[in-house]
Amino acid sequence: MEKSASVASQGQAVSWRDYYEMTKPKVVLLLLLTALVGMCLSTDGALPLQPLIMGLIGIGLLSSAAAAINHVVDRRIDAQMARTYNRPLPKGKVSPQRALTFAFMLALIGYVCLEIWVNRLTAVLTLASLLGYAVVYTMYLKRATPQNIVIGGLAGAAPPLLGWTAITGELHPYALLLVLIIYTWTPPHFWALAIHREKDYAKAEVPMLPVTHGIEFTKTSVFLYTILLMVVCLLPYLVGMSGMIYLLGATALNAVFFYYAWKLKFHADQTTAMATFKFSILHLMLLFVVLLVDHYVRF
Ligand code: HEM
Ligand SMILES: CC(C)=CCC/C(C)=C/CC/C(C)=C/COP(=O)(O)OP(=O)(O)O
Repeated sequence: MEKSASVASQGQAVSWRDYYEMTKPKVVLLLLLTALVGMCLSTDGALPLQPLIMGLIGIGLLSSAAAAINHVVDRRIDAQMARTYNRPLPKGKVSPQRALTFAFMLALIGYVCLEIWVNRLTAVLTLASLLGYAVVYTMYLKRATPQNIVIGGLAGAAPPLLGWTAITGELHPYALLLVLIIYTWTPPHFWALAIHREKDYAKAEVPMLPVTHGIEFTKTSVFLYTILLMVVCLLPYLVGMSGMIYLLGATALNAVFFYYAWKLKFHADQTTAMATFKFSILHLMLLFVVLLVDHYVRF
C-alpha cells in the first residue's frame, strides 16, 4: 500500500500489526485449541482433513471478525481505559470504516469456508457465536448488566461445539459438556481481571461486577464459580467421556485454581487478582490439552 494511503484520519502510520491486534490473536488461538479438542473428541477414528483444516480456518476467521467488531463498537470505552487506550481505533490508527470492512471480509471468507468445505450447521452456529459476542454482548449486555459476561460467555464457550459439529455434522451432549466447562470458567477468568481493573471500568462507566457490587462480592463470586467449575470438570469423567488421565489432570489444575480463588478471597495482596487471571488462561489451555492426551492415551 502507498504510504499516503496507509495513513488514517489522525495522521498515524498504519501497519498490518494494527489489523492483527484487532483480531485478539492470543484469545483466538486459545479458542481454536478448544475447537480442535472438540474435533478430536468427536471421533475415535482419524480426523478427515478437509473439515479439520477448513473448520479451524473458518472458526478462526469468524472469531477474529467478532473481535475486530468489538474494537469498533468499544472504541470510545477503550479510549478511557489504561489497559485499552492504546488500541488502533482509540489511537486513530485505523478508522471505524476500515476496521468494519476488515471485519466484514474476514467474516465473509470464514463463513464461505464453513458453508462450502465444512457444513451448514457449523457455519450457522459459528455465525451465531459471532453475533452473540459482537452484537449481544458488546453492543448491549456489556453496557447493561453486571451479568454481561455470564450471559455473553456462551459465545466464547461455543468453539468446542463448533469443532465437534465441523467433524460430525451433529450436536452431541458431550460437546455441550465442553461448552459448559468454558462457560463456568469465564466468570472467574474475567472477574479476576475486572477486580484488578475496577477503576478503569468505573471511569468508563461500564457496569462490571466490581463496579456495581464491590470488590468483596466479586471475590466471593470468583470463589463460588471456581468451586462450581471443579464440579463441572468432574462431569466428563462421570459420564464416561474421559478417563483417568483427565480426572487426575483436571483435579490438579482445579486444585491450583481453587488455591488462587481462595487466596484472592481470604489472603489477597496487590498481585493476587492479576495472578488469578493469568492462571485462568493457563488452566483452560492445560485442561484442554489434558482432554486431548486422555482421548488418545486411554488406560
Ligand atoms: C465473555 C467472555 C470473556 C470475557 C469478558 C473475557 C475478557 C478478557 C479480557 C478483558 C482480556 C484482556 C486482558 C488484558 O488485556 O490484559 C482477556 C484476555 C484473554 N482471554 Fe478472555 N474473556 C472471555 C472469554 C475468553 C475465552 C472463551 C477465551 C478462550 C477460550 C479467552 C482467552 C483469553 C486469553 C488467551 C487472553 C489473553 C490475551 C492476551 O494476553 O493478549 N477469554 N479476556
Ligand atoms: C465466532 C466466535 C467463537 C466468536 C467469539 C469471539 C471471541 C473473540 C470471544 C472472546 C471473548 C472476549 C475476549 C471477551 C472480552 O471482550 P471485552 O470487550 O470485555 O474485552 P476488552 O475490553 O479487552 O475488549
